[in-house]
Amino acid sequence: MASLLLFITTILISSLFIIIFSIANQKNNKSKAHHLSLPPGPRGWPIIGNLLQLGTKPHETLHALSKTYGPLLRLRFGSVTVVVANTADVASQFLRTLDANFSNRPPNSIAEHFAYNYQSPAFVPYGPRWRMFRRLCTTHLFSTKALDDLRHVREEEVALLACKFVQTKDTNTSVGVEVGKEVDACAANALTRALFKRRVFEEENGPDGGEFKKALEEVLKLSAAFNVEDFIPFLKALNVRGFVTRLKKVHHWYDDTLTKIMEEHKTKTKIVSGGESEGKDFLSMLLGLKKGGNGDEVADNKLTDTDIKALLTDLFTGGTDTTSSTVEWALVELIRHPDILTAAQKELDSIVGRSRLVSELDLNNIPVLQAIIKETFRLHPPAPLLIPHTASEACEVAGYHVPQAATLLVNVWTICRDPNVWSSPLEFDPSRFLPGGKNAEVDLKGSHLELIPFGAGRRICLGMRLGLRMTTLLVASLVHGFDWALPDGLTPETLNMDVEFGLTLERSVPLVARPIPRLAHEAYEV
Ligand code: HEM
Repeated sequence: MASLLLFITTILISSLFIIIFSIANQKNNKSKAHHLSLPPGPRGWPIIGNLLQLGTKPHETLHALSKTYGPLLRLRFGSVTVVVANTADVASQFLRTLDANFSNRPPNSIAEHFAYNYQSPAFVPYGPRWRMFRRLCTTHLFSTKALDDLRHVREEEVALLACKFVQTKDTNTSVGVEVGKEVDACAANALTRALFKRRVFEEENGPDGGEFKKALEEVLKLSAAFNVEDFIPFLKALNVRGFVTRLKKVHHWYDDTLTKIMEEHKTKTKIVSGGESEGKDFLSMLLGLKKGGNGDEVADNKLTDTDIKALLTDLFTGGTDTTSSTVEWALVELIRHPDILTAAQKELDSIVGRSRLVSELDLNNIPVLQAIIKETFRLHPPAPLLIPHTASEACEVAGYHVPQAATLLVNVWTICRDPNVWSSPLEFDPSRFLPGGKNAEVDLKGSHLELIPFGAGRRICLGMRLGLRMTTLLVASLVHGFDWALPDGLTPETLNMDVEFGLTLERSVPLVARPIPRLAHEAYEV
């Protein structure tokens, strides 16, 4: 008994010491941080700060500034201090060492007027509701089992795409297909079938397709740059550009559409106790949870209709363009590097043969294709500055003071081009990731800060596992199923490589290419 008492007392006293020590340490860090200078950066204009200097391609402007100001750069957007992490080391301090302090998002109009006033997973404050969204998705949508259960959906959609490409061969020989647009519809249909069993891009001019596409394009346009209204409050109040009005309009469209889909689901799907339902899709599961009784202490009875719509909106906007733009860039790079395309085709032929399309089950042992995917994410990260984070408290990073409420941008674009990490950084060279290559150990999952297209730390992309599976399946299928020719007059050397900065980094000029089937005829039958 006496030894038990001694044991408990020792534990209590040591815990007390640890708490006192960590509070003292935090205070010490904070007061130390106040005596440090801010990171270096260019002078800004009164009121607007550096906003006008950003131009239409902020990632390139910041890349250029990183060469003058180094690994940690400071800017001012209106009244907001912005710090930019330009190396893997500095990114690691923000997203690993100080991850908890940077797990919130800064105030912004998209979150307020489009994402249900900060209620969607991408913008909800770090805390119990954020954790609830993450847990719901990681368990019911992105777990290995959930992903395996819906493998057939992704494969069917990719097969439909391949079949469509085979048919266009006869009708449009000299021009070709707009690859990104077609892949976007495919990714969106696979996703919305998993979410609520509907193909939203039914047909090009079908009832849903047109509207969904228009709404998505509007969201992408509105997220296209740093919006001055977010940094200069009186501009927001004046609504001069009509920006907030447009955001509200597209929000209402999504809200109405999702309300209709939910109402249809409520009547069509018989919800049975325990959150399981006859129509086994993600929305049915959420509606089941809303009724309670699933044993999930946070979600049961607390999941509102608004939560469900906010979640679906984020999954839809976050999960389509990111995938399609990566697939389009991969294909562009392969057209520009025919030897690498041939190596990937050879690898896939040896595993899949020529009488069927690729299946996700083939994708485990394909080092060349996996290296192509990594190299595409390195050179063309869809979110070159991630989604902005904010400092909950002032802190010290790399010897500089980062004030409370500073916005953090992680400059993935620059980190992925750092010559200290990557040899010939501007070259498309997947072999760096192959066994024996200089970066063979690097993966995409947030543990190697030099390659973080999905982010890292607590706010790492929620849909990463699906994004990786779908991107790999699509690139593998397009490479294995087709040879690719450019329209008359274009050569790989003259392909336009300009980018447009937006919610994702898109090609300024979409890739149009002619798919030439290379498998047995029956492989494309659906
Ligand atoms: C190629 C595919 C994808 C890429 C490159 C990508 C990239 C990213 C990035 C960079 C972030 C921000 C990380 C940060 O703030 O530090 C993010 C967040 C997020 N992504 Fe993705 N994403 C992809 C696919 C998807 C898919 C398929 C979904 C869902 C269907 C999705 C849903 C989300 C959500 C909900 C967040 C917010 C997470 C949070 O704030 O906690 N993404 N993604």
